[in-house]
Amino acid sequence: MSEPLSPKAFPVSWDQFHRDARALAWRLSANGPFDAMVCITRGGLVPAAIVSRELGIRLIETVCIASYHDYQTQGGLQVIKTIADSVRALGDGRKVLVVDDLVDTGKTVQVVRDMLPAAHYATVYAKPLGRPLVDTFVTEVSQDTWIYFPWDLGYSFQPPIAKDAKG
Ligand SMILES: O=P(O)(O)OC[C@H]1O[C@H](OP(=O)(O)OP(=O)(O)O)[C@H](O)[C@@H]1O
Ligand SMILES: Nc1nc2[nH]cnc2c(=O)[nH]1
Ligand SMILES: [Mg+2]
Repeated sequence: MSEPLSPKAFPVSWDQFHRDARALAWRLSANGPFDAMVCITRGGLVPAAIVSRELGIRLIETVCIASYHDYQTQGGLQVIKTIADSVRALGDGRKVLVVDDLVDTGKTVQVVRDMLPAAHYATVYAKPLGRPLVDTFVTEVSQDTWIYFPWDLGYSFQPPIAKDAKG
């Protein structure tokens, strides 16, 4: 792994992620009901499970997009799988909820918005550049922060904050 490009780290535990995703569901409960959910994989899979359980959404579709190929570096955005016609046929997306873990530059959400312009877009976390592209989110972090999700983390030794202290 190369050196982090974002100076600030925002690590998220499973417990915190569950609470934040549930808070997202509470906010979304005022915007529904939704006929279907579209989950932006892979990061959107975990909040999609939590939000769909809370809101009783059973029709769940994926749109598979990869854009961060190297650690913290956005490359060419690849749409690996688009949205099924059966979900597109639900109209222009007015009663469709699109979920992702976070919005950073907004490029990923913009690609999905071009497919379903009238859907409701929700992420758990948002950075300032991408924030205008989502309708609902829970927590904003600064643009120079990297969010570490629980599925990317493991337990490891933490050196003490003071340089001359021994752990
Ligand atoms: O707003 P943007 O700058 O476009 O970045 C946000 C996207 O980046 C991450 O996905 P990533 O491409 O890393 O793929 P993954 O979900 O499979 O981890 C994250 O899950 C969002 O989908
Ligand atoms: N895990 C993670 N993926 C991202 N993709 C774009 N921004 C981020 C971020 O802050 N954290
Ligand atoms: Mg993603």
